[in-house]
Amino acid sequence: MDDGIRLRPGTQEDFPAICDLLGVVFHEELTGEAKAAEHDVFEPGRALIADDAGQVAGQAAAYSRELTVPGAVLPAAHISLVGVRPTHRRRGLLTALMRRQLQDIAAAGREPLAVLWASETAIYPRFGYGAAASRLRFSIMNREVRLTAPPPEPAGRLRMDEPAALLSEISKVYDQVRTGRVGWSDRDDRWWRFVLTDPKDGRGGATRRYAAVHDGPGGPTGYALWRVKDGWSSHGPDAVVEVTEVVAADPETYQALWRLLLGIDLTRTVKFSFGAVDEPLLYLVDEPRRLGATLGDALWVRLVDVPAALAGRRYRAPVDVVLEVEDPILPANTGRWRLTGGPDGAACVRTGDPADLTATVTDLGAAYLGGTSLTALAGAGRVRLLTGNDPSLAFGWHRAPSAIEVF
Ligand SMILES: CC(=O)SCCNC(=O)CCNC(=O)[C@H](O)C(C)(C)COP(=O)(O)OP(=O)(O)OC[C@H]1O[C@@H](n2cnc3c(N)ncnc32)[C@H](O)[C@@H]1OP(=O)(O)O
Repeated sequence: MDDGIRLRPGTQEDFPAICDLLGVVFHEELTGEAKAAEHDVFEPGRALIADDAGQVAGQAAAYSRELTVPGAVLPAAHISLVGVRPTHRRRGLLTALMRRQLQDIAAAGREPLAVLWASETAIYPRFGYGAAASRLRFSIMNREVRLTAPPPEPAGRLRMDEPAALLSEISKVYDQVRTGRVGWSDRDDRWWRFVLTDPKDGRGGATRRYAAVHDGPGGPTGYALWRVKDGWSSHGPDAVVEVTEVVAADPETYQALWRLLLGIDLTRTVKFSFGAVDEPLLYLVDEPRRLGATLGDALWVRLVDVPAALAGRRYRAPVDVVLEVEDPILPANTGRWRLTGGPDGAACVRTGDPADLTATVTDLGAAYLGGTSLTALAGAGRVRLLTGNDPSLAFGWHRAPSAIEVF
């Protein structure tokens, strides 16, 4: 990195300059309601700034949130708003920011892992982030699919209202569900405002966001958020339903919400960008091909404290394995670790025993949430399985990790 540039923590006063930088690097000006929502969740002391004679030349932010991992909920630094000015690109600013940010997180000792969404898949592996959760984007021909499950008897009740008016029910259901869904983050009041903010110029020509809550006999059991983009063609109505969230505490609720979303009149397409790789919708319709699913990367995981992260999750099967890890940025992670545990808990300690497996911290991050198989990574030559003691089964989980929101 250039000599004249120094890294420093952000302050509240930096926020306008950070927004300006983000507008430049993401080619979209941050204004009005969206800017206010961003300000609400901004943690000045956790923003790291590359300062060039008073100008914000680059920055990387971190949010303090929890993440559900297999069998547990852990504090995780949620990394976002990363950018370097076009005038300063490819001079090592991002490298310096990423290194310092990881060192700071490790030194604080509170968060064993960091997570992010990547704008481009080539950027983050070099900093130890592995692609840990994928997503399915659906573009559904809703008139061409039928739900195979019959409506339940008695049916629950659906209530539609403004998202803000239903927030207490929505947030309650979300909290109940998210601790069992690997890859989901906690949401306090600020984050709910962030998620539900709905500026008119951010709707892409669609309606405001709608919400529906599903009530079972004991209270709310799920909700859906969506908007609709009107459209007409020579064949008649051609509107598109844009679903943002479907959260259900039980299968009946899930089916009822999708029955609602797929059946809205005057629509011919339903889009949903945050489907899990094992989204039950795939098994709920008679013509799954008409769901138009495409695969993409979602959450990237970086193990900041390897033993704490590995001991902090649970394992699908009993495991007793020695992992040899390489971490050029955080050398405290480098070395051999004995991981023992299973469905009820785990321990991870340094060992001198021979390794069963060697992996970079990037590949361990990819496998951490149970969505990327260590055996598959070995197939690509990235992980080396040295003995017959392969922990791939133990690292898996009963549901694929997923990511419900871009933070
Ligand atoms: C979590 C998030 O916020 S994701 C959003 C990330 N931000 C963006 O995509 C906004 C637009 N892009 C940018 O602002 C910048 O190009 C950044 C932040 C991606 C990179 O910043 P730079 O300071 O140019 O990166 P830096 O000089 O440290 O590059 C480090 C290495 O990464 C590589 N690299 C950097 N950006 C990219 C990229 N977009 N694609 C591929 N490789 C990249 C560089 O080539 C370099 O490799 P080398 O060491 O082998 O030469």
